[in-house]
Amino acid sequence: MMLRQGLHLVRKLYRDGFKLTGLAGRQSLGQAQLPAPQPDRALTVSSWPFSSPPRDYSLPNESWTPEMQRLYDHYSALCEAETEEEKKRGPWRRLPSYNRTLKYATGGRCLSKVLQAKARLFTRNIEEPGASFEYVVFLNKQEKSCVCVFQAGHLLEGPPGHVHGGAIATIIDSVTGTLATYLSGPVMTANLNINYRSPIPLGSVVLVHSALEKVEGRKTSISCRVTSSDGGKLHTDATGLFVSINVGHLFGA
Ligand SMILES: CCCCCCCC/C=C\CCCCCCCC(=O)SCCNC(=O)CCNC(=O)[C@H](O)C(C)(C)COP(=O)(O)OP(=O)(O)OC[C@H]1O[C@@H](n2cnc3c(N)ncnc32)[C@H](O)[C@@H]1OP(=O)(O)O
Repeated sequence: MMLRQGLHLVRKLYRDGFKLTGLAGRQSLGQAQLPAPQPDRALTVSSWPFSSPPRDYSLPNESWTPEMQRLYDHYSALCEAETEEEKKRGPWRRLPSYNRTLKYATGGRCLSKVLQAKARLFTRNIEEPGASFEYVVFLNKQEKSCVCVFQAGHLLEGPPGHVHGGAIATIIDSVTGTLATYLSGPVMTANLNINYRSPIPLGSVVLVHSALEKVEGRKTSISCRVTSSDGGKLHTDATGLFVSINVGHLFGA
């Protein structure tokens, strides 16, 4: 029963273009496993499977530094118009971000209801603004790329005063995984290869640039570069391999 409900919700989200999960309309380049997306249809609030409306974590909050806000404003000004009256400004689109994905997609039928209710997206599971991952992703449909403005909070410390390598890997996996999902539909990370070139100071704002390299059958390859906010310093470069899955994979089907 739970499995059926879970699959139904996942399929509905993919069909409706992922508007509520931060993935704006699927344009599958890889193997089609689900019904064709309808990118212009937004999910209505009644489709949201939880009792309260979701909080969009990718909007500015009081913890954002002036640099974070400046970059947010910069890319927002280049975003597509959201209403018909608004003038089109550019090819970018801000992806909203929520701390829950799907009530039943948190690990399959082995999870208890208690665990399902408590499950939270790893990068959004600390409520204190600015404490861990503050980020916003902008997608460029034309270039099949995205940029993430990322402010690393004090709970992400690794070497004294600098960001933990696992936290850097997490944000890279999330950003490249989001781009791969947007381009190819449901995927999972099969391989992530990371070169740490220079340490990232805690509290600083960096840019995580991701771009499509190639799609080969079920495999989507994405490249990634983490730079200082002015682009002058390379902190990290990476490549990610994402394999298209049937969503039943997540439920042990
Ligand atoms: C559906 C998702 C929905 C989520 C909701 C989204 C909401 C969005 C909200 C917020 C965005 C946040 C975004 C976060 C993103 C995070 C993503 C993760 O961290 S995912 C967790 C870590 N990854 C795993 O746990 C995978 C574990 N591995 C597997 O499950 C399998 O190994 C899998 C699916 C990757 C592949 O298994 P096979 O059986 O389906 O396919 P085979 O035949 O093995 O491989 C297919 C092809 O890929 C190559 N391949 C597979 N693994 C490879 C590897 N490690 N290196 C190189 N090639 C590999 C193979 O050689 C094959 O290639 P040839 O077709 O023959 O050319």
